[in-house]
Amino acid sequence: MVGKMKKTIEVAAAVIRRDGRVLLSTRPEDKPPAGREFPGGKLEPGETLKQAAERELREELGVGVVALDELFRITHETEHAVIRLRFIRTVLPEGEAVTPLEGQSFGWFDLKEPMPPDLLAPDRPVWEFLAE
Ligand SMILES: Nc1nc2c([nH]c(=O)n2[C@@H]2O[C@H](COP(=O)(O)OP(=O)(O)OP(=O)(O)O)[C@@H](O)[C@H]2O)c(=O)[nH]1
Repeated sequence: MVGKMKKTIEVAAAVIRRDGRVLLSTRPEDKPPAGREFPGGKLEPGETLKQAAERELREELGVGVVALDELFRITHETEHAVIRLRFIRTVLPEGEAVTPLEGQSFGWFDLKEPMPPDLLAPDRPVWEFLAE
């Protein structure tokens, strides 16, 4: 519709690093776009960035994490919305078992290797930065 304001969606994306690797998950098949991403999701009303990251990781991967500080913000636009991605440095305590609960798969990706080809386009600058 011409002239209609797009809604802005805020998304918490957790950056979890361990031994030079970073945790990425695939998006559930029923939730396009397909691809690999930093685990997380949309902020709910009244929620802080940290609360959203911690809740999403509990829901998606069954883990208790501690979200720390915001590293980057990347805004990108789709046909319907402006998506503000907020990448937050997050700690996964030793011994927490990651269990995908929404049909995704996850993996630890070595930052010295080329970035995974299916990493979502808006996330690619974040990989570049982490790999430096
Ligand atoms: N979680 C996450 N979302 C990302 C990343 N990069 C990126 O472009 N996105 C986009 O941000 C949006 C996040 O929505 P989502 O579907 O994961 O959020 P959610 O779990 O709260 O979804 P729901 O409320 O539809 O169930 C999607 O459009 C997704 O494509 C990323 O690294 N992590």
